[in-house]
Amino acid sequence: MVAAPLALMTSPNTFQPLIADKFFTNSILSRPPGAFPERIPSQTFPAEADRYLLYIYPGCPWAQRANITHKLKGLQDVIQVVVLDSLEPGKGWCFSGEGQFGHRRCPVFGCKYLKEIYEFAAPSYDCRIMIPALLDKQTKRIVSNSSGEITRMFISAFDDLLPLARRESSKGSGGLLPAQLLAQIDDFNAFAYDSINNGAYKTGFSSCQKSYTENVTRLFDGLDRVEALLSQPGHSPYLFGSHVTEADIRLFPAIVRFDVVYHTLFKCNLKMIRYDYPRIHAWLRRLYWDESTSHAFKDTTYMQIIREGYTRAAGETIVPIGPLPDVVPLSP
Ligand SMILES: N[C@@H](CCC(=O)N[C@@H](CS)C(=O)NCC(=O)O)C(=O)O
Repeated sequence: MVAAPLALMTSPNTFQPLIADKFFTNSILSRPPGAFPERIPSQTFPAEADRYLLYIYPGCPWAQRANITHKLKGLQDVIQVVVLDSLEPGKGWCFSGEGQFGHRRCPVFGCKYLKEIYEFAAPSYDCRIMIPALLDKQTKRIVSNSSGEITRMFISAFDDLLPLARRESSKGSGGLLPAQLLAQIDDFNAFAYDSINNGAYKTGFSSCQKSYTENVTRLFDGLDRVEALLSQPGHSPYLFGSHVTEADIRLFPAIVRFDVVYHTLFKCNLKMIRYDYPRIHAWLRRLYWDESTSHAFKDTTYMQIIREGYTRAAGETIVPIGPLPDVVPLSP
């Protein structure tokens, strides 16, 4: 299970090889949709407790979406979270046994590398070995390695195993994915993925000036659009009104990283969230600090790991310490 402390230091060598592996660049180009078409619940993958494992890396924004939903829904006793803490050149995600999480091998299968797990759990999969990955211990198959799909499954697929109060069906229009908002949330998610979540990566790893300029412009247009949305009736304090929805969960990991790493290391530097986007900033701080979200957003934000991971991904060795604070308090 993932522990919650935020202030942590990983081994200084943990991410040394990132840039040599062209890790993030390739990830952007090869995020294959639909590699694992089956969902929970289904005949192959029924919703059962202690059957599924979620593999994450605490610095990864895509894994954070799944981790936030896992915590928000209170799935701790239903789905185990296993933390990979290192990336080795040519070998990919692995258990280093160092740092906060400290596994030397997968606590369930005894493997050192995630690719060993993919080899038996997805033998015909031929794309990059990615996290998050949701695995079925019983069939020893990967259910999905898409953060969007995993997040959506976590929202309701295991509800029969949860107390009534935590089920989507008990929440009506206050659920994470209310039926009447589904189409709007899908549209928002598609726009936000392209221009913001993945837009920051496309900006940071642009290989020429033209592509950088296009991507950074699109990214800030996207942020301007979110800022405007949050001023509309029915779109505050959260993106779709008075309750957190899937749209908030999916956007949050990009915004909480924005000032701290994307602004500096990905050259997303036309504006900063904390100074230039008052509504997005208020939205971010509320999600991060407000106790009504059981600290699901704060406790899954491992800022020191984030700073170190992106620094190495950008080919740098000195980890920037600002801006501080990582997230401005609700009442500064
Ligand atoms: N489509 C995936 C993308 C996930 C992704 O890009 N994960 C990165 C880590 S932040 C990864 O595992 N990259 C490994 C690689 O490309 O080799 C999702 O949204 O879940």
